Amino acid sequence: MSATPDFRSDDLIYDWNEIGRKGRLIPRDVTFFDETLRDGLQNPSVADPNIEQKLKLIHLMSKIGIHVADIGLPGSSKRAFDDVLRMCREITDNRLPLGVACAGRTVASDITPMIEISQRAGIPVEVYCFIGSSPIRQLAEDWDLDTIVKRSAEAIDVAVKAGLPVAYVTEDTTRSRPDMLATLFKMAIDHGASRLCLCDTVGHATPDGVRNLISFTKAIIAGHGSDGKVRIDWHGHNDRGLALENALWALEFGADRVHGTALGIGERVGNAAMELILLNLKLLGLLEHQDLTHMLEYCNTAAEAVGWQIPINYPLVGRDAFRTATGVHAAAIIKAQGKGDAWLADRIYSGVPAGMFGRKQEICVGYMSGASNVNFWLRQRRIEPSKELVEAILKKAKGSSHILSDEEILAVVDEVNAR
Ligand SMILES: CC(=O)SCCNC(=O)CCNC(=O)[C@H](O)C(C)(C)COP(=O)(O)OP(=O)(O)OC[C@H]1O[C@@H](n2cnc3c(N)ncnc32)[C@H](O)[C@@H]1OP(=O)(O)O
Repeated sequence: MSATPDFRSDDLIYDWNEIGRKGRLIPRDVTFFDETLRDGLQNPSVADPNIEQKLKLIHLMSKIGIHVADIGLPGSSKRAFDDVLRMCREITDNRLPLGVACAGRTVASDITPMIEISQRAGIPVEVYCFIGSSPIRQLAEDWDLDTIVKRSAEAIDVAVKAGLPVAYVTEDTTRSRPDMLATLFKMAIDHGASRLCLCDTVGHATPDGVRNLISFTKAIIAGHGSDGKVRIDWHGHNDRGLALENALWALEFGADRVHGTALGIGERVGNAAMELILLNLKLLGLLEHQDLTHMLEYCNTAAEAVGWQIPINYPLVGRDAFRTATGVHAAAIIKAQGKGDAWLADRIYSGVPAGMFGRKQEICVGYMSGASNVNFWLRQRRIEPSKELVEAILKKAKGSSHILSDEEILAVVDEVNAR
């Protein structure tokens, strides 16, 4: 028998991720902004959730420690108005630790409903007022810069006069010209916006683009004497498959608030997935106050609310995120569990420890399995793993083209017992 190597716990996982990392630049007061109930619902394949489902999501967001939820465009319809008002009341009635934001065009008719809701529910709704800022949007809409500036300034004034915090949202920021953005940002700051929301509306940005845009915006804010007073939001889309990466880099590069949605649902192919933003920050040791054991329920609730299935191979919340049938993997996990070392068992074949997120490692039996899987499966059900039984189940598994169901294994157990 060989001796067990004497590893200190620090030596067990050598972390190449930390070498040359830019540093822990993410500020402590970063906030997470949940767009599930606004941008998430703009996806054409989602069913509009009923109000009970929306309320459940609101509660889950606050349990997780998400800071603010964008809960819709109350100016877009009576139903939208009623739902937003109901959600705001839920938050105030239950004193949920969740801020509220709403989106609207830079027109008074989109902003006054937010003011009314804010007054009726007794909650300061953050006004996210948006306008297309890129040349391509200007061309489509026949808007010149003066028009955009005038509309934006008037809209910000309406919200600021009502005492509401304003985030000025330059749609399509990542394809907008710097001279134009500089004019718009300065105007927004002058009119009292407390946030500039940088939008990768069409999923155009790469991490380099994120860095360039954020450093440009920070310079404008500082040059305008508003350092520390005006904050930066990052809102990204996943058209290039980079939404998650861009969101994480946005935080490293100095965004104060990052937007995401449950399962990344949203316009077209969606937004950055909130659960994956939080998962990654947690694993980088950068989250202190969020409780990610609610993530599975949050994602399941969102999926059910919009009528989607979570892909089985989805990180963290997919059915197979912590499930293996593979003999070599299962044997190692089982050995670690046999040593009574839950920490080890949860990391030996998982880059994401299941226990940290309220999940468990699962071992099943299939054509890629070995005796370890079968032994484990039987012991878990307090069935004596005799040599004959293990061999019979393994034979069945090897001849099968799928993972054996509990019923199939139990049928073999009955058959062997009857011999
Ligand atoms: C940031 C984003 O994701 S943008 C997407 C926002 N979400 C949504 O659009 C979903 C909800 N939207 C709706 O219910 C409807 O589009 C409404 C109620 C907002 C508007 O409906 P309608 O008045 O029928 O306009 P429609 O949807 O056809 O077109 C949008 C109009 O908004 C205008 N618009 C867009 N942004 C702005 C702006 N910032 N300021 C002024 N007008 C704007 C467009 O120019 C267009 O005007 P037009 O009809 O005069 O050409």
